[in-house]
Amino acid sequence: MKLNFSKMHGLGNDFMVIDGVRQTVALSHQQIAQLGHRQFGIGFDQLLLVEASTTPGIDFRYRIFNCDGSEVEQCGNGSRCFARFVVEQGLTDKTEIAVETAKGVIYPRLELDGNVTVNMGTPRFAPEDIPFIAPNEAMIDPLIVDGQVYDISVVSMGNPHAVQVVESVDTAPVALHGALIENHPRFPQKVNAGFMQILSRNEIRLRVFERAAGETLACGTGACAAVVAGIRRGLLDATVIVHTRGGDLTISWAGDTHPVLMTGPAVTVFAGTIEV
Ligand SMILES: N[C@H](CCC[C@H](N)C(=O)O)C(=O)O
Repeated sequence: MKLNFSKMHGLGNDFMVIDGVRQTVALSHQQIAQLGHRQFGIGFDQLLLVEASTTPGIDFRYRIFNCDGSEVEQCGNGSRCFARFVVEQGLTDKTEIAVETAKGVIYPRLELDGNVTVNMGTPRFAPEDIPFIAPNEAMIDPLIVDGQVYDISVVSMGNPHAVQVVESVDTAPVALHGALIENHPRFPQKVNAGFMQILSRNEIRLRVFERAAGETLACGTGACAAVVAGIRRGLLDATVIVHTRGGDLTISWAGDTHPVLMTGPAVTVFAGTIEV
């Protein structure tokens, strides 16, 4: 099967983006993992598959696969690249689109300054929505990791996140504890582990050890989850600049059932064709 694709990134979180509207795409999880391999394949954090939607009022379907081949519910940096891709490829002439994902509809909008703003939907906190094994919903939950107790906040942006506040993201044990949190038995479907350093009520630094992908240079849903967790803890105001290792995102949330808004870049690195 010959596949045309684009290699893209959102702040260094990189993707293989495939048009599944004008191409017939049938990839096994194993084939996706092979494509995702940094040496033996194309190499990416996630593969994004663009599909047509038959749902009235919805423009596209958005399927997301981690580099190990596992399919997941949401990808924030990927949603910005998705929007740029469908416009660049001539799949739509709209600049604001409705995209259905495994967990709800998101609304990316291409801005005149080249950035992309995405309505990422409403965050969820109930243990069953994460999923997280806990007696009840709590803003902060003590998670025992490597014999230490970490105060985490669990947030679903469609995909699961466990966020903690650290003194410094430079010295936080992201690799070691990120992997232990990702695979902690209280997260039946594993989890993305966020390490947030508060600089002010409107500015944080963030590193995320992503489920299945390890630490990435940026994580869009992780940035959303971190800001939501910080606002709920009374540490952040409604609009926050999130400094990731790959660059900056602007995240806004008015609380309660309001959606989380994320603004940032989306870059096409190259287009290619591959025989799978
Ligand atoms: N690793 C994540 C999916 C990608 C999320 C991230 N790349 C983003 O920008 O939100 C998960 O397994 O839930």
